[in-house]
Amino acid sequence: MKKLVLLRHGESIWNKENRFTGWTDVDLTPKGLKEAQNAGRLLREHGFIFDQAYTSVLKRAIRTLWVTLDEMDQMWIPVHLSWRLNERHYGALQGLNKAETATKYGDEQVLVWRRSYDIQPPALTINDDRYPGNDLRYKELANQDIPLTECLKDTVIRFLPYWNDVIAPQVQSGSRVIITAHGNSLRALVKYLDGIPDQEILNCNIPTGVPLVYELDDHLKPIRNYYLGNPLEIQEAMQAMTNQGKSKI
Ligand SMILES: O=C(O)[C@@H](CO)OP(=O)(O)O
Repeated sequence: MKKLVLLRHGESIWNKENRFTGWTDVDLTPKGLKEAQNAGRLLREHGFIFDQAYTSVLKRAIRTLWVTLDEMDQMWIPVHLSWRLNERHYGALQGLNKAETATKYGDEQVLVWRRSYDIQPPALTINDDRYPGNDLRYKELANQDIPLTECLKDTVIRFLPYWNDVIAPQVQSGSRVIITAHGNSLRALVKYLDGIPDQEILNCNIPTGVPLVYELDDHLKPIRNYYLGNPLEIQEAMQAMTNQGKSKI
C-alpha cells in the first residue's frame, strides 16, 4: 500500500479578502502560516516521512510546503516546482470580490464560474496586466500553454501530464510524496484519482492547510482517503468555502 499526502496551502491574503485569486501570487496570512505549522505538526505526530515534495510556482503553496517541512524537520528533501500544479486560472475574475460578484451576477452564475466542470470564467486579453505571459517565471512556456482563463477541465488537462509522467512514477516506485497545491488544482487530481463524475465534482471543496491522506494500491487506485485533523472544524471550513461565493450568507 502506498500513501500520498495532498495539502492545500494555508489561508492566503486573498482568501481572507474573499477575492478570486487563480494565478495571482499572493502570500499567506498569519492564520495561513499557523495552518501550515499545524499541518506539519499533525503529519509529524502521525509519523509521516517524505522522500519527495511537489508544489506549484506560487508562493502561498511554496511557503506552506516550507513551513510544513520545517515543522517536520524534513526541509532537506527534494522539492520540485511546476506551473502545472498552479491554481486554476480565474481569467478576468482574478482580483474581484466573490460576494460582490455574486451580488452583481447572481449566486447561480458565480457557482457556475467557481464549480462547474467545463464552463470557463470570462477570459483575460493578452494586453491585460494580469496576463501570465509577461511574468518571468512562465518564460519557458509555449504560448498555447499560457491560460487566459480556465475551467476545472482545463486544469485537469494541464495537471495530469505532470501527475502521469513525474509524480505517479515516483509514488509507484515507493517514494513517499507530499503535494502542496491549491483548492482547484487538487480538486483536479482528486477527481482523477477517485473517478468523480463531472457533475459531482461541484460538491468537492478542499479546506486550507488540512492534510488529505490517500492510501493507494499498487496500481495507484485509491483504497481510502481521510483528512488529518478535527472533523467538525474541517466540515465548517468546507461550508465556509461554499458560502464565499454567495451574495448573502
Ligand atoms: O480564488 C481562487 O483561486 C480559488 C481558491 O482560493 O477560489 P474558489 O474556491 O472560489 O475556486
